[in-house]
Amino acid sequence: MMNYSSRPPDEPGAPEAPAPAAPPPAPAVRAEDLTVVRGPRTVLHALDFTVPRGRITGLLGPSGCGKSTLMRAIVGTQAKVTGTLDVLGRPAGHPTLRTRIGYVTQAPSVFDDLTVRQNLDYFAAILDPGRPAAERRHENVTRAIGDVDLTTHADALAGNLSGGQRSRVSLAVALLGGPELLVLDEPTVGLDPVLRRDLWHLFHSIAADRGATLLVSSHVMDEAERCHRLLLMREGRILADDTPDALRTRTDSETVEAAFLRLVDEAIAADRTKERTR
Ligand SMILES: Nc1ncnc2c1ncn2[C@@H]1O[C@H](COP(=O)(O)OP(=O)(O)OP(=O)(O)O)[C@@H](O)[C@H]1O
Repeated sequence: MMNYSSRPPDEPGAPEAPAPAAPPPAPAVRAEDLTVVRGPRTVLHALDFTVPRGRITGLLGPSGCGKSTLMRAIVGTQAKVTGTLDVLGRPAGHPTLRTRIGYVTQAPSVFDDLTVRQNLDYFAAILDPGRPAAERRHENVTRAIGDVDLTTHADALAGNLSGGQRSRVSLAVALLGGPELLVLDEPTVGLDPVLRRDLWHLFHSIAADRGATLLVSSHVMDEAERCHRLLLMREGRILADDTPDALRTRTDSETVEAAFLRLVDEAIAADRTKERTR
């Protein structure tokens, strides 16, 4: 037997050496020096961060800070991206990632003249085409409709649904292929508090039951408390990358909102000092 260790072989009866710890799983998203230019402006400035697998990471920050741009870069639909951006172990935009990522944009992408089920049937046929897959498609569609709690509306025309119900149809479409990474751009915007709470329960069960990773953007700070981790953004930069608890403790704040405001004040003060010393 080959012995690759520089240690002498274990004596018979010697206590067993502990098994080497398994390496931590690679993050779902890893960005280094990630920069995005849109038109004449740099909208993301040399970002470094990771998104852990199997957790819900909230991407929070004021309107226009670059949340949607960052999400588009991660799902591979954003032009002029430089630096490193690996998603599920591949460079962002790699063709094999298409079926592994579910992406819901701010504008629900549903056909108003089709029913909920017909909308899902349509997208399921693109994802998993062919007659032999018909039964599997039917099961996946029924499950996705149930996941977003629209079973009783399965035969309603999408055009006759409320805004919140339409966003849930989009979410069901994103869930169809059982994605490893779900990227949801402001999924709760405009929803009433009960629906928002129900959706967050759904996000948690998707992460817990399927081990999926969720990246969820919001500009509503109270939603931050529902995330395992947070990326707080301001003006195209990451202000903080931490758990809600650690953020509150570190900034001696009662809420994530107060922590965010404190970090913004610190960033503004640091910018002023930099300008003065130039
Ligand atoms: N097509 C474009 N050309 C040039 N600049 C753009 C373009 N689209 C967006 N921007 C700019 O990029 C910046 C980031 O926009 P982005 O939509 O990513 O922000 P956001 O945080 O998602 O905002 P919101 O919460 O309002 O959706 C903004 O300052 C915006 O003005």
